[in-house]
Amino acid sequence: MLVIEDLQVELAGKQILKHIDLEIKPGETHILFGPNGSGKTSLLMTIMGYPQYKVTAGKITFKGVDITHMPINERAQLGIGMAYQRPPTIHGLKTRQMVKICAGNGDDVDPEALARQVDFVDFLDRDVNSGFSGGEIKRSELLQLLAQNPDLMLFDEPESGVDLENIALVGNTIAKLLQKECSPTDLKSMLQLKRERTKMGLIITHTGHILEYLTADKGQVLYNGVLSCADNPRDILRCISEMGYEECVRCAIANN
Ligand SMILES: Nc1ncnc2c1ncn2[C@@H]1O[C@H](COP(=O)(O)OP(=O)(O)OP(=O)(O)O)[C@@H](O)[C@H]1O
Repeated sequence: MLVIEDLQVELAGKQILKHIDLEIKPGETHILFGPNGSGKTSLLMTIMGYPQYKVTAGKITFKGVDITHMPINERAQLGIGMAYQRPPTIHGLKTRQMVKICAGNGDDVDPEALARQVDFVDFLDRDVNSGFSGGEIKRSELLQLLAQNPDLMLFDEPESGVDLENIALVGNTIAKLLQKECSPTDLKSMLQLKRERTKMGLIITHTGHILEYLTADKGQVLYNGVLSCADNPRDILRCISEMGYEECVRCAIANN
């Protein structure tokens, strides 16, 4: 479980996150909406542990461990992974090597088999993100998460820049990573499948396209660094589309 309590964060001397409380239980997927510059990426980067995001108050706990000041590599080892909005190009490191690093057990992983899942075999021998298109970067990020297989996955706008054909690939891969793709069988009910899920997800989206591929448990709006308006993500999306962010965070949904 991820628990964030009264978190305050500064970036370059400016307060960007204010009194954030958030709890993601095993098996849950949460959706994060919010206008440009409201602090969504900052929240994910803080959970991942980037030191430029300075925690000035509050606490982050994951699997019962206080990770508030834990370095990134230790958070990754504990089971947190992230698909970035704009990951850097890494010259001199092949995607194939990166997959092995993410898997943490170099020789056991089969990069081809994982890459096939996101139609990325042809990119394995290219430097990480070197000349990749926007959509290719998203698939590269998913490949790394498939290799790492973390327990908590943070996705920063996974559908942005992805074409209409690849959006299904991206959506279905995220659903699979989050154990959401299973359909009920004679042996297992929907409720049983839900109970057995352990993976946690936090997904930033502007369009909500990802909701066509997986069921999310909760949506929230981050506005001016403040989290508000926890509700069904589809209702939040409808509210934002019809009335805009400002009205939405006045909790129009709750009042209707
Ligand atoms: N290095 C930096 N120095 C100063 N301010 C920064 C820096 N990086 C980000 N910011 C500011 O922090 C604020 C929050 O940015 P963040 O990227 O978290 O927003 P976001 O909600 O993810 O936006 P978007 O939807 O556009 O991706 C913005 O006002 C941004 O300009």
